[in-house]
Amino acid sequence: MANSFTQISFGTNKALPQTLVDATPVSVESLTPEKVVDFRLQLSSQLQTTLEIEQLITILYRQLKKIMPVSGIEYMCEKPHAKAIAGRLHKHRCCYQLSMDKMNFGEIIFTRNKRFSEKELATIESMMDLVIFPIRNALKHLEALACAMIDPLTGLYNRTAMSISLTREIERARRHEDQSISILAVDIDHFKSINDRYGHLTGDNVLRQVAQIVQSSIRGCDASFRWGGEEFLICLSNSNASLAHMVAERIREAIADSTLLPDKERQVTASFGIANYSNESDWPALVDRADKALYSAKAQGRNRTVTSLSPQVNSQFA
Ligand SMILES: Nc1nc2c(ncn2[C@@H]2O[C@H](COP(=O)(O)OP(=O)(O)OP(=O)(O)O)[C@@H](O)[C@H]2O)c(=O)[nH]1
Repeated sequence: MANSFTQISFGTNKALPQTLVDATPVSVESLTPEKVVDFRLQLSSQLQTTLEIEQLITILYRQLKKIMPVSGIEYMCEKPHAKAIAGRLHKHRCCYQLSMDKMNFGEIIFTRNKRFSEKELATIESMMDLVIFPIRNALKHLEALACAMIDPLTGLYNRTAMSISLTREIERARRHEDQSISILAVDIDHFKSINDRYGHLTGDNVLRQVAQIVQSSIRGCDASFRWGGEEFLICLSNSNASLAHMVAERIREAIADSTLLPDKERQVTASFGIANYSNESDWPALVDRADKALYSAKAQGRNRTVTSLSPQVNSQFA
């Protein structure tokens, strides 16, 4: 197993906010070998108490401050995305790239307002082997949590994520009158016949492509979910009836204009049902209205958008 802790910069002149001067800890120069062993044991057992990156960095910061002055620790990882800061960032930095078995586990930065001595650097570096395993485990935990929320076929959020997200959105809409939401229920038309004619793999491919169109047609603050087989839900934040209708039509046209099947002459279309928030007490009531509007769009001939104006579906577009 090849651990590597590449120190990638030290004592840079990069200006970082200068604020805090930490309480004076024991000098690392005066640490006896016994105290170092004791410190490592303590750090190691503390780091085993959590799988949360933020808590790990806070523990590391608190423990390290016991043996040397450090004003802050910053940790970041690109994939899976993770970021944590403990304390305050300062001008002088000592950075390590954490990797093991050719896998990258992010970058950790120790900062303070004066340079680290050689002895301090050696001490920090010697701690990295205690830090890398808990960080690796925390990243795996983070990935597992993310997987539990993602539909593996389309990469969209799944129903679990949907329930969490819509509960929050409904709560926000209820509290802030100016932050209404819209739900778009989207269902691919005659999807069974696509499966029957081209096979399930092609059907899966159509689902993926439609999901991509949906995802690329909404803003960063909106969210899309795979609701069931060939049905998707979109939640538009800070939305109203005309915005929701415009977004639905844009996606509907993008799907109809795309070549999604091997038979390039054959069009894939989808139907849309919209429900705008109207004092519903919970998200299933709102989704139910969107679903009824979708049912109406199907009944009216498909490849169209129908908006439910609370409480009944009584308005039709397209
Ligand atoms: N390929 C594939 N097919 C799926 C998946 N999930 C559900 N389906 C299929 O989606 C089809 C849905 O068919 P129906 O509910 O009859 O709906 P439809 O044919 O789209 O008809 P309308 O909705 O009325 O336009 C079924 O044949 C399911 O087997 C999936 O993950 N992959």
